[in-house]
Amino acid sequence: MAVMKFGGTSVGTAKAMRQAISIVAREEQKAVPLVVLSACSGITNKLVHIADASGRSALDEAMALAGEVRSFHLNLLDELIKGVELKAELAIKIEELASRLELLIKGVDIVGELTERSRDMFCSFGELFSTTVFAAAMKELGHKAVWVDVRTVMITDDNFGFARPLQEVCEERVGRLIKPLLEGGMTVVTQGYIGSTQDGRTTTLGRGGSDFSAALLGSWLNDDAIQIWTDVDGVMTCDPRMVPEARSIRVMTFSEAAELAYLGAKVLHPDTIAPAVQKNIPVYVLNSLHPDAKGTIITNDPQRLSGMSYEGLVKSIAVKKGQCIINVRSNRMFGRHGFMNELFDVFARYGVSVEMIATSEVSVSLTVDDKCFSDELIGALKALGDVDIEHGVSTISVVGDNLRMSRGVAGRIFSALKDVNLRMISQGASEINVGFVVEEPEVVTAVNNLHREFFSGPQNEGIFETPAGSR
Ligand SMILES: Nc1ncnc2c1ncn2[C@@H]1O[C@H](COP(=O)(O)OP(=O)(O)O)[C@@H](O)[C@H]1O
Ligand SMILES: N[C@@H](CC(=O)OP(=O)(O)O)C(=O)O
Repeated sequence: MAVMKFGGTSVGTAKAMRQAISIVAREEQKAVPLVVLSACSGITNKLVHIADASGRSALDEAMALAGEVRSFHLNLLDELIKGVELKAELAIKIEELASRLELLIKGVDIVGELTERSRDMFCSFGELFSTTVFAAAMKELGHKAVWVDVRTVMITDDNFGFARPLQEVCEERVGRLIKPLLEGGMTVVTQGYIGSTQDGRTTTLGRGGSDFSAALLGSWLNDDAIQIWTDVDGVMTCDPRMVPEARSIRVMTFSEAAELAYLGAKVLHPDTIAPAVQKNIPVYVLNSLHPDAKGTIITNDPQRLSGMSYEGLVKSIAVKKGQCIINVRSNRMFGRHGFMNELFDVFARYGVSVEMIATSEVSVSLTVDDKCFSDELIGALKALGDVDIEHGVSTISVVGDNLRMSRGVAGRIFSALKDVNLRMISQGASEINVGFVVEEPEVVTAVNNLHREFFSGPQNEGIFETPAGSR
């Protein structure tokens, strides 16, 4: 059995939904799948705007955006569903969801305050809309499909905006409510990203969380595979929007994939991997536009699958834009213990996570997301030493298992970057990444130079492939 997750881009239009349904139909020939969907692309962003507008009592703006969400889904069903009766029935369901959204807007507007709890409620509508339309389209095409509200099984803590599942409760519910449907031959269509507290409050798992939902559900069902269907040929050697020659990575380890996700490769949610690793379930990242392309297999044992050696091979380059460097310089560091503790305590107090770090005897350089930067944070750091800040930088990470042990990789990296002004260099503790910081205008050059060095030509054919769309 497999869990099939379709991202926003794979269900964003009637054409994309039809394509996704045909991919599900192929899987149904083998075994009944559990289908996990994201909201149609762009809808969650719109819901975030609606939430913000409601919170600042911009009622007209929020209602206008909600109107757009309603018409988008009404148009979608109109294009997708043929039968007049089913169309009318589904239109009523869409109207009901849209009315609930409007009610929420009015409620928040009256209170004049947007809590994290209400924000999650807003954000949950995208997946409710997309799955409602998708399940109906599947039924019309003759599939034995059933819509399930994932909030009956994805039971989470009340950390709204970043909720985490209560494993045992979820596992029991999945066994009781979803397994029998699948065993009875019904394809289950449900929502990624959202969940519910035990007392029925809607939660979300964090932006991009549908991958995580799919991996969790797959692990609770002891599935053979987790399929992440997206709009590119799997995990690639770099974001194809930045490097048009990016190649598809045929196989990679769980740790490489996790590292890439944390370091900025948007194709996977960082937490996706954990539930799959625990149960050793392979994750397939596949292209819904080219379903026959091989995509990427993420597994604990890539060597067995490819028959190729993996030692010290650079697999991919990840980029995180919108970062800033904070340099803290202090003579108090010299020969004194406890300084680092004080420094990290400041970041912990302000809830800011540090991405990269490089130290010397008298100074520490760190990178943080520019959005987390605040004058209060800098004020607290100034109590420890001289502080200077560089905004508008990006981190670039070269990722691959056992990179540290491999001869020549560092030399190749530095020669590829010889014309780029490196603001900071850092080697990840995990031995699988080497990171740099460059000024934003130099990112594209730096990344393309690195890519040319490690991935151009026929290097390691079999592990890297030319994407189906550009053959
Ligand atoms: N290393 C990478 N490999 C593949 N895609 C990447 C990588 N880094 C960034 N991306 C981007 O991630 C996008 C897919 O993620 P996302 O838009 O969240 O898809 P979905 O809607 O399917 O969840 C791709 O279109 C691609 O531009
Ligand atoms: N719709 C949610 C969850 C998600 O995972 O979306 P996608 O699979 O399209 O990245 C979001 O936009 O955050």
